[in-house]
Amino acid sequence: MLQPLKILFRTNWMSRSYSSYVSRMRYLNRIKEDDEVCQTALQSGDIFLFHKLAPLLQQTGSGIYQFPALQAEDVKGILENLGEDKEMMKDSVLINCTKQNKAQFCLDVGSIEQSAVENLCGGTFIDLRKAFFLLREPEAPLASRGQALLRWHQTNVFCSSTGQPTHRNQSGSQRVCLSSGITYYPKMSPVVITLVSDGKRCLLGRQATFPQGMYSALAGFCDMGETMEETLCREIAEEVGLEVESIRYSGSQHWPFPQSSLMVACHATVNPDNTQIRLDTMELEDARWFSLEEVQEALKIKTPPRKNEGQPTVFWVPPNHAIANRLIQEWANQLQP
Ligand SMILES: NC(=O)c1ccc[n+]([C@@H]2O[C@H](COP(=O)([O-])OP(=O)(O)OC[C@H]3O[C@@H](n4cnc5c(N)ncnc54)[C@H](O)[C@@H]3O)[C@@H](O)[C@H]2O)c1
Ligand SMILES: [Mg+2]
Repeated sequence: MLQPLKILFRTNWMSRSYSSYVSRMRYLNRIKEDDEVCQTALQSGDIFLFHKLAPLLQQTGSGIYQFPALQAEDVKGILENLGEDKEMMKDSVLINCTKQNKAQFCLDVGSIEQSAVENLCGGTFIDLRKAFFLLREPEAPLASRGQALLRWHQTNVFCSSTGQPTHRNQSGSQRVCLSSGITYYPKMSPVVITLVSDGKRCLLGRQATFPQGMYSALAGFCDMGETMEETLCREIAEEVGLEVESIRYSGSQHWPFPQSSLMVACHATVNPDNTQIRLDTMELEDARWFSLEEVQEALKIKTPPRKNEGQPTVFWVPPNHAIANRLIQEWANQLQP
């Protein structure tokens, strides 16, 4: 009797008149939590391929890079064609669900010869640090989320308490250690990124590792037990020796580099009578106040400027894929007359 009830439950909640977004989120959650629902969804899902964490990209005739969704049947065909076990499909990890309620999975085929897969798929596996900036929304964040989940599974194979192997559920939304009973969930590290303004200028900094001439909003990881506000105030005090007076939330972003961070972006102001930067040279190579005009010029630069010998270094800001660019753009927009 249990089975019909379970089937009734599944079809019943999907047929109720929820908004399409609500029904999609509820379906996605069912796939995440119910191995059988996930296995069924995997049969007809979209599969995004990776090779050792590099996403497969295809280039259109006009040179546009795409992150192709392959059909599960086609991926099974590719595996068979290459003499691989179709069971590898079960290593797929759930990423999301399309507006048409189609489940989306990522699968790392790193154990197979890369060029053999590329030839069959008509694409190229490209390191995410490059692929992220070749793709457009919503493919770039989808590729980031896929890579972050695959990386998490590859780096959480053993229980940190017992050293025993952990076991994943079908969707890959968790791993569990059967001897300690600990359940592990994919994690992002919270980071606060802040655009500081004194009302007329904005403060940007650069680390030695940044590309030449690039300045960005100040960022810092949350320490254990801190609120976002405490992290923001601490990081600004640490990095440039200033005290924040007001904070305004702007938005957030998953940032896959170097590990998965959740970027929480805020605007902050400091007292215009106390804007003397006292740089922490351990953290930053430089930090400066920039005028609206300088920022407007920098926002026009869409690709990293070439360094010409004898020419002054050109000031530029992160590309619009990075939430730092959004903060800088918001500041400039609110200031321009
Ligand atoms: N998307 C964007 O627009 C954007 C812009 C700037 C920085 N970022 C990202 O923000 C992150 C933080 O920037 P930052 O380097 O200035 O941080 P930060 O100012 O906190 O300094 C880095 C230090 O934080 C510590 N740390 C490293 N990883 C940590 C973790 N997971 N949890 C806690 N502490 C950790 C280390 O001691 C490291 O030296 C970086 O990953 C950077 O890539 C993103
Ligand atoms: Mg920092």
